[in-house]
Amino acid sequence: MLELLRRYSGPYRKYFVVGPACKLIEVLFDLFTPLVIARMIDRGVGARDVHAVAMYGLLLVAMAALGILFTLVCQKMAALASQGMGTVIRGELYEHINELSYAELDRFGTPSLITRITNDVNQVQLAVALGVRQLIRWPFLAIGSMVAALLIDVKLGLIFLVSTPLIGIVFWVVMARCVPYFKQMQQKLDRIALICREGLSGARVVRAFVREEHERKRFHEAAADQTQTAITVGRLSSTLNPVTFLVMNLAVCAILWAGGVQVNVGNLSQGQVIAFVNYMTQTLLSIVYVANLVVVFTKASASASRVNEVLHARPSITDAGNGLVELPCASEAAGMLALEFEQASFAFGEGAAAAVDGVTLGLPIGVTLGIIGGTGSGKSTMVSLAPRLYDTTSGTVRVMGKDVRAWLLEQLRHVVGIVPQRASLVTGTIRSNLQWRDAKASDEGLWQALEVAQAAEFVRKLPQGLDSPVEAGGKNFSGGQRQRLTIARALVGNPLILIMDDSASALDFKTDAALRRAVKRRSEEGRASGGLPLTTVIVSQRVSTVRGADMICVLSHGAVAGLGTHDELFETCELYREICLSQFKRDESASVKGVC
Ligand SMILES: Nc1ncnc2c1ncn2[C@@H]1O[C@H](COP(=O)(O)OP(=O)(O)OP(=O)(O)O)[C@@H](O)[C@H]1O
Repeated sequence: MLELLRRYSGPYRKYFVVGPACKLIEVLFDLFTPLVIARMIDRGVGARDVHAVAMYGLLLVAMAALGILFTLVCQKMAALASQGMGTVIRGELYEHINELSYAELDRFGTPSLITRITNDVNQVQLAVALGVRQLIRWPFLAIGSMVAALLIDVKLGLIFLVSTPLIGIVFWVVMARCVPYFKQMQQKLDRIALICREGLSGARVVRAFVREEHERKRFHEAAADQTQTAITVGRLSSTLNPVTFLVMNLAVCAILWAGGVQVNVGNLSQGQVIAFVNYMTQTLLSIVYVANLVVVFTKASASASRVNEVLHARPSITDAGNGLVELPCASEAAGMLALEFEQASFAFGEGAAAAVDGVTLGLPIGVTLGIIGGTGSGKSTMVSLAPRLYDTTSGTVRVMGKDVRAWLLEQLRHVVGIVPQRASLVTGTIRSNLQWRDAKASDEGLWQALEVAQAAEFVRKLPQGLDSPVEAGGKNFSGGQRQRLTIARALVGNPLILIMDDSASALDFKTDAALRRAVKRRSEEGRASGGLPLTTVIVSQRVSTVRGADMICVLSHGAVAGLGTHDELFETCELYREICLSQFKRDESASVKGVC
């Protein structure tokens, strides 16, 4: 918490000074109030002096009015400081998360990041607001009331000296037991967020598989778990108020009894005893509020450490010290490799099995590579090494002959256009989604990309064309339309390598074939215009999608099980033949080789 304050309170320091200063003035009024009431009783009520009663009454009203005024100023300072700091922290967190590599994002998980950026920052905001408003008030009021009471009568003050530590001990015992639960509550909130996210984003699948009851049960279990922890904390902390008030009321009784004796012998006036009771109540109530502040700050501290954990995470993939890579011109391109894997391996975390295992292959510029393999064979992981979404754990990946670690990330990701397996669009328009890779792309460039991606026809039919709205996640488009828009997006800005990670799975065979033809045409046009031809990597589980590729890589458990053309692999690679036979009828299989 202190670290967040140190880093982000800079522009709001004046509010942290003016706010508590106003509160301090209000506390002074609170401290003088029992004294004024005592005077009113002794000099007004006791002496039957109506004028004195009215005077002291007016003084009390004036003090209350001024107190409210200073409180309002303090409230405003607290709101400005807490909202301002919260906004800055949220902005920093969001920016920082965007800089993190896939490895760190995997480690935290999206639901946890969302909870940290929303709920955890809210807890910090609340603590800042209460800090400005209350942090000075209650301790100052407690000590001030204690001093004022002791000034009235030291002997009665002994009651203070017994009751105050007693309340302190009760709080210490209860809080020590509550604190561990606060962290647990945040973690359980993360789990609820995860279930909500999965259940809501996959609502259609849940319904299609009639999994509503299962999802409901999962949610209720997680919610019940969180509720149980909240109830445990609630039960523990609910003992605080009754115990505190019991101690406080016993102390008041003791003061009234001992004070009554003192009044009878003429050592104290009635007004002084009333003032003493007021100070006693103020002190003990202040301790209750201080304890509540401790609860808020403990929660905020747990949240702040979760926020700091993200802010401290350093992206494992950086391009510090790298310069612009000079791209080859067309005359140098002959025989040059656009993409090269040399004994490239990658594992998700230490001790995990290799998702990519010693892959070695070279892809000349302008060539099309198909990657095929069973589910979980490492296809997506392998291609994500090219734009450096992950770094190899051993071995090297080169793009245009240069180790990907030596590229500027922006340039590398401009050269390598990747269409992820999951077609994801964001709220905006078709145009704003297509311009991700090149914010200045002209309409002509966008339409060209849409033509290649087989999306131009349906976009043209939309009344607003490129300006048609895209709803969250692109949910106003079909799966196939979304896929085609994401392919078009990857083509905008003219990448030299296009990677399509199973991104045509929702397309019918005819559109899929037309897409591959259009991509090939684009590559040839690139060559004909004197530039570099497009190099393409097509990841698919369908033989029909990859069989026309110049080279096919068959992956099994992250390793290359076969590399060659369709015909070569059909002859030599057992796994490839099995995949082919499983996708074509047995009597067709004889012709599979011929057809391709
Ligand atoms: N973020 C991740 N964290 C941990 N393990 C992962 C992660 N992503 C993938 N894996 C694991 O790595 C292996 C390869 O996964 P990958 O997604 O690359 O396979 P794939 O061949 O693309 O599968 P599919 O055809 O189903 O998309 C799998 O065993 C998978 O469980």
